[in-house]
Amino acid sequence: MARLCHDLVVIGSGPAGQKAALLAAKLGKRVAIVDRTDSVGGVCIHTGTVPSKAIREAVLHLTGLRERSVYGDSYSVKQSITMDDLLYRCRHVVRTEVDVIRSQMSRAGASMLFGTASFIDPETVRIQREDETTEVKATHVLVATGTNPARPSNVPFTPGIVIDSDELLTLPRLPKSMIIVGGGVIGTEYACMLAAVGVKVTLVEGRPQLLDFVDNELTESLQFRMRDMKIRLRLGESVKKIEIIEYEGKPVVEATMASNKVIDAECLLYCIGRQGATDRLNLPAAGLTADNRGRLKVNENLQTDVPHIYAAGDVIGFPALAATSMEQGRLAASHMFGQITEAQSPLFPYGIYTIPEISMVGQTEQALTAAGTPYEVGIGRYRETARGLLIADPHGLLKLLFHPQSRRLLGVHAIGTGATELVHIGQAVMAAGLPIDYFVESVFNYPTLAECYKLAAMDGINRVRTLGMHDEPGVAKAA
Ligand SMILES: Cc1cc2nc3c(=O)[nH]c(=O)nc-3n(C[C@H](O)[C@H](O)[C@H](O)COP(=O)(O)OP(=O)(O)OC[C@H]3O[C@@H](n4cnc5c(N)ncnc54)[C@H](O)[C@@H]3O)c2cc1C
Ligand SMILES: NC(=O)c1ccc[n+]([C@@H]2O[C@H](COP(=O)([O-])OP(=O)(O)OC[C@H]3O[C@@H](n4cnc5c(N)ncnc54)[C@H](O)[C@@H]3O)[C@@H](O)[C@H]2O)c1
Repeated sequence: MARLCHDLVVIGSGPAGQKAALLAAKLGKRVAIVDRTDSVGGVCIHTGTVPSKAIREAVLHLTGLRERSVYGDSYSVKQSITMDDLLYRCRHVVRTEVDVIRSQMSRAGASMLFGTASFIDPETVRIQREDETTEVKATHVLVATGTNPARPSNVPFTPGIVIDSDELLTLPRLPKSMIIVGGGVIGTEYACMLAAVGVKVTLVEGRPQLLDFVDNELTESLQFRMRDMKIRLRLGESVKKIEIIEYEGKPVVEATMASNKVIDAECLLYCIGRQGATDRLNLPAAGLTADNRGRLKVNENLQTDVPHIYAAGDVIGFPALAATSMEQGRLAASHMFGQITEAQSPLFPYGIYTIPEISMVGQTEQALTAAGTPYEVGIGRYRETARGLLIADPHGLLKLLFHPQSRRLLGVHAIGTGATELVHIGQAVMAAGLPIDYFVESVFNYPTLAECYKLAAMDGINRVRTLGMHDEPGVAKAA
């Protein structure tokens, strides 16, 4: 058995683990990063963010969907699209990303170990790979093990028929019809991609609308667009029973709603949330316990109840995004090795890769209303900009929420092509605490979608003028 000694052992090589390992290694610390799969990258690269976004790009390209408002509804780059067509792009991107991460780790001098990690005691981690055991003693440990799809025991998971989002990537062929249970981010994104390639999708969501954390106006717009893509939305419905039956010699999934409606399809994707991947860690040996969803509790420095053991990324829960996980990994390593750190900025964006994509930063209308904060709205439509016409996205929209007196930006919401990029301009203005006058007074490239910020700001300023509210640039700038 091999025995090693390190300053930091990182368990999990997803975004949180990578950024922590890289920073610590660059600070001259002896670092090992462990993963139970035989590759680096985590859920982000292998089963989550990157594969789903690579499939989305393939869908948009091969269906020609982006071009249809110009060339007509029958336009497509490839007539019959297969699962292999979608995965081709995915394999290429994943291979390249893994190579980049491996190269970064080895250049920084972090060692990569493969096998399942578990605690022997608070300072020692065992790594088991088949018959091979390695023990690593470390002064600091970072748990960055991420999550796995939740798989309740009453759901009859069966390869190719009743599946989770990991298994979707292993389907040999695209089904003709699919029931998706769970209208969270995973369910809604995959519903759009699959419907775009012709799968008959029924999306079942227990709440009265999809993505309840998104601004209601954008959700309504998305739901309209999804229905237009022939997705059947079953909102406010929950599934009480899932059965696999045989019909004309073939397996069919039958889902019974709590309302007693029955729907069937060739395949069912179950995505009602994820579970922290802490079950293999032998947490009691480290003096730790996870909550009922497998998550670890941390303080503002990302330390668990055992101060030299930190946790970061999806395993600590909200917001559970790739970018926030990276930042938590960096902050954890900074804190453990005495670098000056600031608390994680509460101002992070969401990017939801539905078709069309949605992005947001800051407050929604519903949150501001609930908090009793006054606000006004300014809207800029893609179709009113030259770039919006060039890219043929007439439905795209940028919405600014701002304080009516100070005109300080409170929230930015975008739906349409490039929304996930566009939002960052608003994020920077919010972080700087500037009023929306900034957009009117700045010069942006032409033709770009950034022009929507100007249109939205002018629309918003006109509204407060009409209402007779303060319109003194001095007041706005000082706020
Ligand atoms: C389908 C899907 C789509 C997504 N799309 C997006 C998106 O578009 N944008 C976005 O921001 N986020 C997205 N996410 C979320 C994003 O992937 C996660 O937020 C991110 O991967 C979390 O990173 P992490 O560092 O916590 O760990 P993860 O990426 O979850 O990686 C954890 C790693 O730890 C390893 N591990 C677990 N237990 C052990 C153990 N005992 N020993 C050794 N290794 C272990 C696992 O093998 C895994 O490799 C998506 C997720 C899914 C599932
Ligand atoms: N673009 C992105 O940022 C992105 C993309 C995909 C995934 N993710 C991450 O992946 C994680 C998991 O996503 P998810 O979509 O599985 O979970 P989720 O928790 O986001 O959504 C689950 C949904 O299922 C619904 N639901 C629960 N039980 C139900 C039932 N019995 N019947 C019908 N509906 C039911 C819930 O109301 C909820 O809307 C999230 O943390 C998310 O941040 C992020």
